[in-house]
Amino acid sequence: MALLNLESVSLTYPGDERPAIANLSLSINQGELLAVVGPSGCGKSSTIDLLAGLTPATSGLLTLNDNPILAPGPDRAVVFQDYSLFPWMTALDNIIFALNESGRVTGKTAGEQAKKLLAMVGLSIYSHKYPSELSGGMRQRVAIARAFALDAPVYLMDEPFGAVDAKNRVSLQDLLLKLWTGDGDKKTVFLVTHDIDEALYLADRIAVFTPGPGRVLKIIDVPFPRPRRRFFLVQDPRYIELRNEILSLLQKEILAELQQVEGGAGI
Ligand SMILES: Nc1ncnc2c1ncn2[C@@H]1O[C@H](COP(=O)(O)OP(=O)(O)OP(=O)(O)O)[C@@H](O)[C@H]1O
Repeated sequence: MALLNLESVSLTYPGDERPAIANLSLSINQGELLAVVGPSGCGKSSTIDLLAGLTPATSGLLTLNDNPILAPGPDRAVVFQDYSLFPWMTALDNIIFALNESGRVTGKTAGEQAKKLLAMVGLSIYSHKYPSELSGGMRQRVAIARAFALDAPVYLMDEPFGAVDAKNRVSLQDLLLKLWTGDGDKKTVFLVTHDIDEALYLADRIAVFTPGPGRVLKIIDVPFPRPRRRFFLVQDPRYIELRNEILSLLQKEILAELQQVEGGAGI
């Protein structure tokens, strides 16, 4: 069942002639992990802002559970690339703060749950450290633990692992899968990424966006059963085929865009 829905959504920023997003239609099912890939500037982050209710659409309709999205709400948690932790709070206090914000737990229980979440992300012994005393990968772990402390039904993630190195990225991807599945109902995740392998490893479906103005060029069903094993996945002929398909879609679109903008010069 579609939980999030975008229907013919367009967005033109004030003062711009060209829309950032034009006629974007897309549905995201309850419990689905949908990845979005597309050329730089195609409107992926803008789509997150729209879904988060941070930016109003110029036209079209966005709904969550059939209710129009008009403002931010506790039913949607947003995770950005740049950690967004409170620098004046320790790792543990950042998570306790989120738990208190969620209104689900307070006091001693919040402290215990925060410790559990920090343990889940492998940072128990760093609980007393401030963000500036943690590595980039660690900060992003805390940011993800904090986001999942909110226990929102929907997670909007904008390049959440973009700023971490390859090794940390791999373990953060597995962490995301663990938190996504959770104990009860699966979360619904809208994940923007530049990394095709990340999309193929994590997603149920991949939406490939056109260059700006953004809209869906193609939706790709990712057929691999879970749990997925990277080692075997990358050797699967279907994986190689899908990877090539996405790459060639992106390349074709970027070349077409360049030809339009540059009049084809140099291509
Ligand atoms: N706050 C803003 N005000 C005005 N224009 C904006 C704003 N945010 C984005 N844009 C414009 O909207 C278009 C889409 O930008 P957006 O950041 O959504 O793309 P993106 O696909 O996320 O790019 P990237 O992959 O490089 O992060 C760009 O032309 C950008 O200049």
